[in-house]
Amino acid sequence: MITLTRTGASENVALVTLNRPNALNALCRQLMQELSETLLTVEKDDSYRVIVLTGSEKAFAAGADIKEMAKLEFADVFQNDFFTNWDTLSRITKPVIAAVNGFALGGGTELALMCDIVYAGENAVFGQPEINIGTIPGLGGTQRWPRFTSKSIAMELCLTGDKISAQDAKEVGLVSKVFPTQQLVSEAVLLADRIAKNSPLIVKTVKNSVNSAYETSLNQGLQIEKQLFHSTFATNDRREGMTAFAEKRAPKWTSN
Ligand SMILES: C/C=C/C(=O)SCCNC(=O)CCNC(=O)[C@H](O)C(C)(C)COP(=O)(O)OP(=O)(O)OC[C@H]1O[C@@H](n2cnc3c(N)ncnc32)[C@H](O)[C@@H]1OP(=O)(O)O
Repeated sequence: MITLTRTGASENVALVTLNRPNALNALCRQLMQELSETLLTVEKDDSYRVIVLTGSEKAFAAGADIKEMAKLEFADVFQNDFFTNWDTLSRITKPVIAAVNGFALGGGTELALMCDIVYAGENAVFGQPEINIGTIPGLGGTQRWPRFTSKSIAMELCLTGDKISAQDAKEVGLVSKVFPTQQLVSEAVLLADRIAKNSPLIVKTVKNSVNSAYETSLNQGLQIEKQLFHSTFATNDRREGMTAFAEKRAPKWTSN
């Protein structure tokens, strides 16, 4: 249900594709287990620098598998901590770009919210329709929407289940760029290539620092940023980057 393809100009981009076409990539337990394992494989493999997560042109993911969930009782989901490991994506330290075409509903939108950068195809549709089936978002929708956009947007989406277009998602700040559907994945890989050219060590530090903005007060976040900035001065890559600039040559990163 998941395919992993090595791609990019330097073959260091992991293209991870959700591939369950008969159910519009609905997130069943097996798919999420495979996704988690694939992401952890890529995370551990230094030959991959950046991850692009995508689905099909029709669906990024139509949400958690409703037919699978329909049979469950409170005791099943509570005692087995349903959704354990479904948020592996949010713990990956390499940059993750979501390339979203088609339906990204419920858990599909929530997967996109866990990514670092979201690119969307013109046909993308986002939303949190859980309320229509008598439940609420459970993979971060009620928490990440207000942090990444606003309370009003979060409330409106989660209370109505309304769907929004790629362009609307860009206007509210979920999506950074919108592309024609068929160009989307190649544009996401081009972006991944640009990120992959930088020092992996410093890329990881940037991701760490930006993410701390969502976990801390402004003053704590500024303190973390300053400490991380100082820490780059303990790296060869910082020395190499500044030396290469002064010597008018391209830097050679060693990631130490
Ligand atoms: C914590 C997270 C919670 C959640 O994520 S809850 C789930 C939130 N998601 C939703 O509520 C969306 C459910 N799906 C839909 O509303 C519709 O689908 C769409 C609007 C996305 C697409 O409609 P159309 O183009 O008419 O396709 P189709 O015939 O409905 O779907 C094709 C096959 O895919 C299955 N499917 C779609 N979404 C799900 C899903 N979320 N869980 C399980 N199956 C799904 C259908 O049932 C059907 O299958 P078959 O051909 O066997 O009838």
